[in-house]
Order: sequence, then C-alpha cells, then structure tokens
Amino acid sequence: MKFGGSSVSSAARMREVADLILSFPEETPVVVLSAMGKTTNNLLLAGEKAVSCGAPKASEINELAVIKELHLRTIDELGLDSSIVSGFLDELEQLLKGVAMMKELTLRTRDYLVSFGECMSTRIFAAYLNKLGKKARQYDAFDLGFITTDDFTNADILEATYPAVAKRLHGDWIDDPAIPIVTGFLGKGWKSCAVTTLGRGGSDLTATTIGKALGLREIQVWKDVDGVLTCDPNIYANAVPVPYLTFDEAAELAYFGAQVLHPQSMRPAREGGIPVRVKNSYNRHAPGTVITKTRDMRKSILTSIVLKSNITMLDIVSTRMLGQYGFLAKVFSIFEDLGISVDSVATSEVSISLTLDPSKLWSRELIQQELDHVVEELEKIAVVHLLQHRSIISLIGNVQRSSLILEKAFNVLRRNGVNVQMISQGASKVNISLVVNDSEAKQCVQALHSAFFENGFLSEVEEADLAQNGVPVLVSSNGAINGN
Ligand SMILES: Nc1ncnc2c1ncn2[C@@H]1O[C@H](COP(=O)(O)OP(=O)(O)O)[C@@H](O)[C@H]1O
Ligand SMILES: N[C@@H](CC(=O)OP(=O)(O)O)C(=O)O
Repeated sequence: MKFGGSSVSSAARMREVADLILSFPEETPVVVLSAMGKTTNNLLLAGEKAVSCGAPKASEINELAVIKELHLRTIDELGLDSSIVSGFLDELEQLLKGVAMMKELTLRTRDYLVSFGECMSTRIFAAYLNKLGKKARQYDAFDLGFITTDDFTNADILEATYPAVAKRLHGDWIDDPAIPIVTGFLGKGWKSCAVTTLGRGGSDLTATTIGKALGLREIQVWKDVDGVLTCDPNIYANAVPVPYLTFDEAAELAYFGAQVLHPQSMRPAREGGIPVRVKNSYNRHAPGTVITKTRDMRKSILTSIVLKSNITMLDIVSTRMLGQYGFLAKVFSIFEDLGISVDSVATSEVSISLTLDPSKLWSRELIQQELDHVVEELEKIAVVHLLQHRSIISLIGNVQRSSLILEKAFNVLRRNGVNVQMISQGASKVNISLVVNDSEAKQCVQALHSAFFENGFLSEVEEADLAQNGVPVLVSSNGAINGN
C-alpha cells in the first residue's frame, strides 16, 4: 500500500491512513510513504535558495521554517515525541548551511537533501502505528536493499534489489513480525553508496518494486483522486475514473504526462504479473482503477486523453539527396551524444519531425543553451526548424479502432479551428500523439473529452457494431480481432 504526499500531508491525514490500514485486519501490508504534502518541493526550493543566500542566512530560509513547523506540529498533534524528527531537522539546517557555504548544490547533495522528507514521514507514521498498538517497523529504502544506478535525481533500480529486499523483509518478518513502513522514492547508488532518488513521483516505483520482490497479490497506490481519470482533472473537471487499464496503457499514459503514476512504475508490476489498484485515500470506497496485463477491450475505444505542455518540436530536413541511407542514424546519434530524450517521431524520406520534453529530467531543465547546441549539431547535416511552446495531446486507447478515433478527433479539432502539426501512431502502440500549439491545447482536450466521453459517442459506436456484426467486436489486447 503506497500513500503519496497528498495522502499523508497532515496529522489528520496520517490518522486517516492509519485507520484505513487497520480497517483491513486480515491483511499484512507493506506500506510505502512519500514525503508529507509539498515537502519535496520545499526541500528543493530551500536547497536552491541556500546556494545564493550566504551561510549566515541559511537558517532563515522560509521553506526550512515551513518544513520544521509541519513536522513538529504533526508530531505534536499525534502525541508523539519530537525526538523522532528533531535530529533530522537539525541536520537539515546544517546541510543547508553547508550548501550556502559551498555555494553549490550538486545532484548528489540534492538527492541527500530531498531524502529527509521520506525519512521523516515514515518515522512519524511508524511511531504512530506503534502508539496505536499495531506493531510497525520503519525502513530507509537505501538500507533495505534498493540498489540503483548512480544517476542522481533519476536513478534506475538494479536487478539485485529484488532478492535483497525480499530477503530482508522476509527475514525480519520471521524474526519479529511488524508492518514494514518504507521510504518511497529513495535508493542507494551501487558505486557511490550514496542516497539516490528515482525521479519525481518515484514512490510508485518503490511500491511496485516491493510488490514484485515479494510476489504480492496486489499493489495498491493510494492517491487523492478516484483512480486514473479520463483526463487531468486540473485541465477539465468533467474527467471520470477509468475502471480498467492494461500495464501498457498505464505506462503510456504516465510517460506522456499524466501526473498520476510514475512512468517507470508499471515495469516491475508487469514483470511480476501483479495487478496495480489505484485508489483514493480521501474516498476509500470508490472502486478506483485496476491495472492488469490484459483486459476486455470489447467496448474500449478511447481510454484517456493526456496533455503534455511546453514541448519543443524539431523539424529536420536532410540537405542530401533523396534515398540517402544513415540519415536517421546520424540524427539520433546526435541526441544520444547530447543525452537528450526524444518523445514522438514522424518521418518521411527526407525529413524528420520529433518532440523533446524540456522537463524530462526534473533536475536539469533543457535550457536554451542546450537547444541551441542541438540545432548547431543537426545543422551540419540538415536544415532545422526549432518550434517551441507546443503541446502533445495523447489519445490512449484501442489502436484497433484508430481510424474511428482519428475520424472523431479530427472532426472535433477542425470544428475548433485547430491545425495539427504532427501525428505519431505506431503499429502496436496504444497511443496516438497529436502536436498542437500550447495556446490551444487545453481547449482541444476539453473539446475532445466532451466529444468522446460525454455525448453518448461510445454507446452509438456500440450500437453500430451490433448492427453491423450481430455481436460486439471482441479485440484482445494483442490486437487480434475475434468478432463473428
Ligand atoms: N489522468 C489522470 N488521472 C488522475 N489524476 C491525474 C491525471 N492526470 C493528472 N492527475 C493529477 O495527478 C494527481 C495525482 O494524485 P496525488 O494524490 O497527488 O498523487 P501522489 O499522492 O502519488 O503524489 C491528482 O491529484 C491529479 O490532479
Ligand atoms: N516525494 C517525492 C516522491 C513521490 O513519489 O511523491 P508523491 O507520491 O507525493 O508523488 C516527490 O514529491 O516526487
């Protein structure tokens, strides 16, 4: 059971989550927690301010005061001893003074700095469960066996993690049973032995990794929404929960920008064949979303609409003759050399259009200087147009019905006077990506959502299928059509 920052943002929320866990007395869950509320953001901001504020002022950083106040108030309201976090808060202040003195915040120090959030939330929660008489044991993931690459701020979990975590949790359970309360988001670099983090929202990945390591029956990720929704509720309030998803759909949805799940988190669940249930800790009786390997696609057309804004698009036209081989290889080797990730691609014989995500690495914004450098390198072999302030609208759905989805989508976009600048759809993908201007993207998502989900479109298609085939068309998740 993983609870995100919004689920454990205060003493009241911690009580609620404890009550939720205790309401399943027959279960012996492993609990994964994120940092309380906005603590990770505050730690990052405090670190950035420390770089330039000068050592004497480091203790006065506003975000440090906010973090201290939140954790001490929570401890107080839960009737716990302040010594649970006071050591961490003192060390945090020292660390910020150190950053201020050095006038630099390396990626390694940044990871160590943000680790304080999860280290404190898990200690508070474990102490509270123990106070309630439910035996709990706190674990720091970096001591539990989470072994990662040394890519600070965006580390990958290594295979050795699975047996190490299983051995430790099983061993401790046999010696002295207690509910494990594990820090999400954190790991230990295999060479550096320093604390690493798994990228923003990485606690989902911690949970699915533990699920696979222990071969659990189910992985639950508890959020502040009723599951994965048909679109981001901040973009369009009419979004509704999606009851079932496949791992592929969920991964695509997360990768293309839905903040609800960490993009890598589906991998261990898929490998372990363990269902993931997305639930609402504020509304525990809502059924949520169940994510599994396959699902009944009979009535599935469009599942969810995802928006990723502030995308940079490159239009690259070869300066050489038509039919020249090796052009794609040359272009992609430039991206590889510069360590820049490409999201969507559309090609013709002589040109490539592709999108780059400036926020892919949360630690390192793709800044103008880097973009200029990419263009400079590409201009050695092609004519390049850099197009900024674009958005990718991803239509996640049943690719076997892609013509139907595209017909409907383009109808809507034409009616809204929107010109699509790039389209990307693969043979086995569950995702059709459309690139539009940032300024018109939200309006497009709203119009598409109304057309697909709110105006009886799905039942109309179902009726048409029935009329045409006698029975609804059954499409399995591998794409085979089984209709009569
Ligand atoms: N398609 C989507 N479905 C559900 N939530 C989404 C979607 N896209 C964006 N979100 C946002 O993601 C948030 C994720 O929930 P949250 O509880 O904050 O996660 P966590 O606690 O793990 O950080 C939601 O509050 C919602 O605003
Ligand atoms: N605290 C980390 C890790 C995490 O997973 O958080 P959340 O579950 O609240 O998204 C972050 O903010 O990125």
